[in-house]
Amino acid sequence: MPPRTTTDREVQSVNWDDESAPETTDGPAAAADRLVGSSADGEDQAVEAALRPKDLGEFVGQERVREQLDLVLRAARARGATADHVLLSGAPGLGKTTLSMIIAAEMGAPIRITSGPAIQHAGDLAAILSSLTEGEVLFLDEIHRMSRPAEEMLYMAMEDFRVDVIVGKGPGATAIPLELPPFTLVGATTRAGLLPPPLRDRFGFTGHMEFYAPAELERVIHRSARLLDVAIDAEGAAEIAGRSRGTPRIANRLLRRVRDFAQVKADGVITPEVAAQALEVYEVDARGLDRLDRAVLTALLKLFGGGPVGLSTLAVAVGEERETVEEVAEPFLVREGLLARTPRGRIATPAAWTHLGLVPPAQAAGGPGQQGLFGG
Ligand SMILES: Nc1ncnc2c1ncn2[C@@H]1O[C@H](COP(=O)(O)OP(=O)(O)OP(=O)(O)O)[C@@H](O)[C@H]1O
Ligand SMILES: [Mg+2]
Repeated sequence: MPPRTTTDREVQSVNWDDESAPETTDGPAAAADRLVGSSADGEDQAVEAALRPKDLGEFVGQERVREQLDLVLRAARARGATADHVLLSGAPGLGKTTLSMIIAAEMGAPIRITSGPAIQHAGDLAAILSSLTEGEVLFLDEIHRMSRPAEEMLYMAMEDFRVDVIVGKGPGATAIPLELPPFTLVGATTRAGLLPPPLRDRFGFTGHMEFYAPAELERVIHRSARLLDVAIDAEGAAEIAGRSRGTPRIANRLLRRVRDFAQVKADGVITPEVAAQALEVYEVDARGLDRLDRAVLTALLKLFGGGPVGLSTLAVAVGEERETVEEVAEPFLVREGLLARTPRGRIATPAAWTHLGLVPPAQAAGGPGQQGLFGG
């Protein structure tokens, strides 16, 4: 195909980059240094490489995704073909990056790792795509944060294994088509809902990662303890698992902190008593709530009688930013059924009172108004 001249729209689209690059979605600063925060800090990144399962058999839990993915990969291998594009969605720390590396390993293919925010211009993506080798796995983390022009280039690359490289600027700009070798795109996103449908539809397989059951987290903890050469008994692992908020990354992080405590304050062995004492020191309670979570709940219960109270008022009461309360504390409290967001404001559920060892006021215990709120 001869080079063709781009339309105005394409030329413009190159210049959209800066504007359309999505805002950073990193949580508020207070989220960064939390022991129960779900994103990876520097120490996590260093240790995580060592703790990552290397194949599907070692990957704990996520039965459905694992089984489906196993079929996709086996079939591709049997056909001697490159595996279909895979989208992995789920909360931070559930194993998306790990699974992408496993996909490459299972296919015996090299993996190239990049992320949406790193691709500011379509040209950045073109450079990566054009240097892929046949069968290579391209892992695109935070794919929902890619710029629009790069996204549009990706559509064509995924479907036709072809990109148009735009040379020059303005009316003289020319699109030069470039053939790509077949590759497997593995996209990861914590926000599947933010992906435009045309992009979502181009993945042959989508795996939704769920939060892990306590028993699965126990297996993760035992496995990591073995790799870190830490002695831990079954109840000790259960104690940590129960406080890990359904997230392997948090389980691994709590394990390391409990190990420190066990070394300094005990004989190095993690028993449930040691784990409970250690996590009390680090202010992670039996359900995995930390200081901030408990401050929000305590204010809601003690100052506002369980609500409803507006988010801003609640935030002022705990001395935090609105965003911190909304994005850092609330999602887990809602997931745990301790707090509900209603049109009239935040309300505490009966479980919240029980968890903090408080008695709900009589009228809140079964009043018709409250019932109605929980129902919605
Ligand atoms: N199924 C699992 N079995 C064992 N360990 C796991 C599993 N899933 C995740 N982990 C461990 O949890 C840590 C975090 O996993 P990973 O980096 O893959 O999460 P992620 O979903 O990519 O998170 P993010 O959204 O922040 O990028 C890794 O160190 C990994 O060892
Ligand atoms: Mg990741």
